[in-house]
Amino acid sequence: DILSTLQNVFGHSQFLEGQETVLQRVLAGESTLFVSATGGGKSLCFQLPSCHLKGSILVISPLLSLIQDQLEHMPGGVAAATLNSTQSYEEYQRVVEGLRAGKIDILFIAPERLMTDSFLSLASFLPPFSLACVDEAHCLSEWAHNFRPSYSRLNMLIRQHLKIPTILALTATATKVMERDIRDALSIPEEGTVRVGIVRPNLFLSVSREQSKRSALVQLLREDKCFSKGSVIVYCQLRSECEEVAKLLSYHKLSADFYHAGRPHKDRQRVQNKFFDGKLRIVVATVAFGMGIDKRDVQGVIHFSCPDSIESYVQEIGRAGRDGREAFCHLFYDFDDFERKKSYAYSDGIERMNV
Ligand SMILES: Nc1ncnc2c1ncn2[C@@H]1O[C@H](COP(=O)(O)OP(=O)(O)OP(=O)(O)O)[C@@H](O)[C@H]1O
Repeated sequence: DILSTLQNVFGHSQFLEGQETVLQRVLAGESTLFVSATGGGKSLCFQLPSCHLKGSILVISPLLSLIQDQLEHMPGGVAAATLNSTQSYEEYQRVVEGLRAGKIDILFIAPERLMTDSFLSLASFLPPFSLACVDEAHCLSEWAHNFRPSYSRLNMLIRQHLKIPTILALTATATKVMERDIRDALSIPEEGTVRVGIVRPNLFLSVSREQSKRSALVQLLREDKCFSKGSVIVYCQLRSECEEVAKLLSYHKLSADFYHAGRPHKDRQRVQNKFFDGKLRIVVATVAFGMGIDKRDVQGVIHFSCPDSIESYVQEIGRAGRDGREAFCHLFYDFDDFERKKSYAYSDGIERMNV
């Protein structure tokens, strides 16, 4: 049964909230949406079925870095692989052979790759997949109409072309509207949603309204007992703001650097590595620093600017306290910033920022 698989293969004594319900549904062939906090143990919900289902599991994941992270953290006993455009021909062939021989339990793939003719024709020569899992499923709702239209075809391809009967969608971030979008996009029935607390109980949240956010931030990072030690991410809206704030913090002798998508890759990598190794205490970043970054001992997340939406806020504070220890999240409330975001939110008809 699944409890003994959990204990013997994965080495955990009991299920985390929601996992057992999700697993029972998935193993019974019922499509499911699982909404749970970052670090809530969602990956287990596609890993464990690989020990019970006949046929490989297909996991669709939006970022190569996330896929890499998943592969690195795969428990022993579960054979996982990926197909992507950076692979050598030999590597690709090895994975294809593994799939043909039924030796790969989980195949990770980016949605764009799944939609290529080459993958779809390859799939018709492979043994059938038993389950499709759409990881970070909020992207379906957020990106479907923007720059990744490929998401809207996913359902049809999974069900009709690949003939996979069961879909598991995973996300840490979903409002009711987003939940419905995801369910509609993947034909998951309403009763197929399993939702557990999306903000982990070890996170302590605070908000303040300041005369000067800059000096308040410096003070928080230098003197406050929650933020003056340990790794901290400071989220800013603009790239220029990240640079300016990092400079300010360095001026005040704080160990800080900035990260945003406009910085050269090697500099971003350097900042990320130093932060991971504990050689850099504070990263001042745009939301580009987030998905796929799994540093377990981040002790604080500070929103210097207003997040884009409630979902983004929940996602971003989820970077803190992944090791289960107490962690702190502070938001600097700025009336104008909030009003602006609110008007965007309502103008595109999406349920956001009800503040
Ligand atoms: N039943 C369990 N008991 C104890 N630990 C567990 C259990 N299930 C999963 N974990 C652990 O919890 C940690 C977080 O799990 P996981 O990475 O799957 O979270 P997640 O929900 O996928 O997070 P994210 O939203 O960031 O992708 C991992 O170290 C995993 O080994």
